[in-house]
Amino acid sequence: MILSDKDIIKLINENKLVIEPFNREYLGPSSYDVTLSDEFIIYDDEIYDLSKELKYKKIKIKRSILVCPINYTLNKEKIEYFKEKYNVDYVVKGGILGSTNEYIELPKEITSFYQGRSSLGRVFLTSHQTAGFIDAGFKGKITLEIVAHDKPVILYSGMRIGQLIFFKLNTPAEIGYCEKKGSKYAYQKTVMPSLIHNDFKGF
Ligand SMILES: Nc1ccn([C@H]2C[C@H](O)[C@@H](COP(=O)(O)OP(=O)(O)OP(=O)(O)O)O2)c(=O)n1
Ligand SMILES: [Mg+2]
Repeated sequence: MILSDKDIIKLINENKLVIEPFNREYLGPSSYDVTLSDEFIIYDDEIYDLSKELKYKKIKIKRSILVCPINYTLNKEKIEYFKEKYNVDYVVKGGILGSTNEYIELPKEITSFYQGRSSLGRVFLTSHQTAGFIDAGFKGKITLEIVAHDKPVILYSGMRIGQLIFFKLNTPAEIGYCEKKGSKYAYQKTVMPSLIHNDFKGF
């Protein structure tokens, strides 16, 4: 069962569901819009060797970042040209990780799906790839997997980037995500890289 705006407000008022910061204007009929933070991760590796800890750099923007499609050739001149012409703090290409500003806490009877917004789909910008599902009992911010599929897109920190849809489980989970041993992203307070290498311990 998908939660309506009334259900979401009731759970928040009962301190069962946490969305911080919460802005009433971002509440839809059956969803809540979440905003883009100013921190991003760009991987430094040549390939993704999932059995090893991935190298990455974390960047923080003042206001905006230009995300170019994976097939763009970005050199120093092009980056300076884009920075100058579009007044952006940073220019990247390919996949980058971002985060919501919002910190959420789901009770064990609620799961959520993160979905991009239609207005961003219409400029071919995706903000999650395969991962949209938020486990019951998850507490933390949501890491986003951002790709521009057509033209470069300027993203602004603080903009509404996606939405959370909440579902009520038939029965509450026995063990919530943050209680489950080995949960990698419990209580994440910023953008987090893939920690899949932890799955390979003892492989
Ligand atoms: N775009 C997304 C999707 C999910 N999550 C968070 C909320 C989920 O409850 C948690 C775990 O998601 P998955 O179970 O899909 O990820 P893994 O299975 O890789 O991690 P784990 O081994 O911790 O379960 O990650 C996130 O930050 N950003
Ligand atoms: Mg998992």
